[in-house]
Amino acid sequence: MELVIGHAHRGLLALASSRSFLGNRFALRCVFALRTAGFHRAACINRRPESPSTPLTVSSLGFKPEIDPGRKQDGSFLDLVVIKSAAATKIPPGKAKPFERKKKKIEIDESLFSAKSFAELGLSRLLIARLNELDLTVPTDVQSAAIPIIAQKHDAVVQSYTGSGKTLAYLLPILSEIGPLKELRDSDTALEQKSGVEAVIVAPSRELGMQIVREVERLLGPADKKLVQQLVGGANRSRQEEALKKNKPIIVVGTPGRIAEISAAGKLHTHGCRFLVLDEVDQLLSFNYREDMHRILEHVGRKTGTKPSGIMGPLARRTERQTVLVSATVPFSVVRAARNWGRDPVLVRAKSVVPLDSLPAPGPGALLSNSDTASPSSPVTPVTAGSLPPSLKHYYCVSKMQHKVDTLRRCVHALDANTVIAFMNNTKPLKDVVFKLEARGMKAAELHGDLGKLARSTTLKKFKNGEIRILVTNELSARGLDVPECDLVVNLDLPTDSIHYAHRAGRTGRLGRKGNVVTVCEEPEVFVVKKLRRHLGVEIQPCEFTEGKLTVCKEEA
Ligand SMILES: Nc1ncnc2c1ncn2[C@@H]1O[C@H](COP(=O)(O)OP(=O)(O)OP(=O)(O)O)[C@@H](O)[C@H]1O
Repeated sequence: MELVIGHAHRGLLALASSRSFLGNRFALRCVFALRTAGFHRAACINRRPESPSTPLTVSSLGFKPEIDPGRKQDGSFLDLVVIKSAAATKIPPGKAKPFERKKKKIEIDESLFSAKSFAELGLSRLLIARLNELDLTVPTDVQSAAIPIIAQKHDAVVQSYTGSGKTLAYLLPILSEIGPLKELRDSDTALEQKSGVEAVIVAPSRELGMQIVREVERLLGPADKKLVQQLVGGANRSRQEEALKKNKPIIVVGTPGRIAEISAAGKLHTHGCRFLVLDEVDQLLSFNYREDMHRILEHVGRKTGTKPSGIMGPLARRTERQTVLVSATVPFSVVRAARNWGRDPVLVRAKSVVPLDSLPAPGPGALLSNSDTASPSSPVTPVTAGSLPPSLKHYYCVSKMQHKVDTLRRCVHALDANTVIAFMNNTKPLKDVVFKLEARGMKAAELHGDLGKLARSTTLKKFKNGEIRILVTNELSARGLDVPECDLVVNLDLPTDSIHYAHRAGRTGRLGRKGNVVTVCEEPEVFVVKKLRRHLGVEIQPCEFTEGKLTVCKEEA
């Protein structure tokens, strides 16, 4: 026990010193930290590996790879679309050729789709039919790996690079088990309706929370969309509570603060919950969320492997829950947390499934390499290698502070980018950058946490539908935001570390599309870019923007 508290204290001290930007209020809040020692213990205890295990593969779990008849042997996705439409259009002799759907001019990395069809992954028939209606037929690699694992009730950490489809990787096996699209079993009667929330999905920002809600609504369809309820901060709480009472949702998606708040008020009952998903888990583990996350982990179902006999009173009615942790970047704290919150959890990546207990403990701050080319026997490396889509191109450009906005403008022109996200570290200068861009005739808008809910959602909507060309934002937009058209990310300020770089950069190049990431820095900051390059394991080339073109320069030694 002493050891545990010692760990918690050490963790607190380290955080207190490293997060000075949170100021005195943060230091004061540390006093309350021991209340949540359990939460931190989960992330801080260092367990020794218990059994040396060989990596599992999807096929070793009984899912035989089969070739989709409508699909090329090389797994080409775009060709599949063309083959499908041609097959569906039978032209009677003598009739005019009907309109043919043109091949879309989007370049997609085909390696993402080297997996099976959704139909082969053991999902319910109703869900597969729904996916077909939505034109979703081919799973990405991480979906092929994660869906069978989650369906087999494993606790899991799902790690795959940004934009590789992790949201559906966890949503599909859940919707195959609960709600109107689930597989009806002999034991189920058509009228059987389990009351109460069966899945809780937690995300660190309103925007990401709402994006997940929209994805669930899309899958459920208009008639059943009330079965998912958003519980995000900033929205009207009493309306959310009323909706919980009236609609009896089976899935709730929200931010930690709002979920914990409504749960503490006794308005959200999650003891019967079967699934707990923490999206962007490494961020949710941060100190700011500790109390809310502690409540959620304690009140959502019963963690797997806990004996019901050991739980007294109303908690005895708890259902065993499955915990799924998701992110492109998985520091070792997430592995520790997964080991403590679940039973025999596995690490699922695009092409491998590894029992977490087989991973050795790395040094402080280390991250799991997401690279599937890495040796399975040494999956832990001290870098964020593999958290970025391979289709991205990375550059840096040296510019004086006062010329940065002009460099951004020239960069957008040189790369002919239409949908651009420019990141800065602080909120205050965002407005000024927007003003300067607009003065130069570029449609731009700011997005940050100090704006109201309506302003945030309106700006995002306008950016998504192309009314705004450059979104000037801070870390708020770095996680999970899915704007498939985004073709350029610019760092107007250096990200604080390689994890922040990876999530910012990952807003472009979604699902195998091409994308550029340009970091604009001052001369004395170049060494930081070189360090990021080493940590990320990607080429970040020096460049200039002259005569409307991007020119790669020679790097000074
Ligand atoms: N199998 C699929 N076929 C076609 N489109 C897909 C498929 N899976 C996911 N998508 C789309 O790909 C995009 C990226 O997916 P998603 O947002 O889940 O990525 P992610 O891995 O969670 O990214 P991040 O790490 O940035 O959160 C979304 O627009 C999603 O609708």
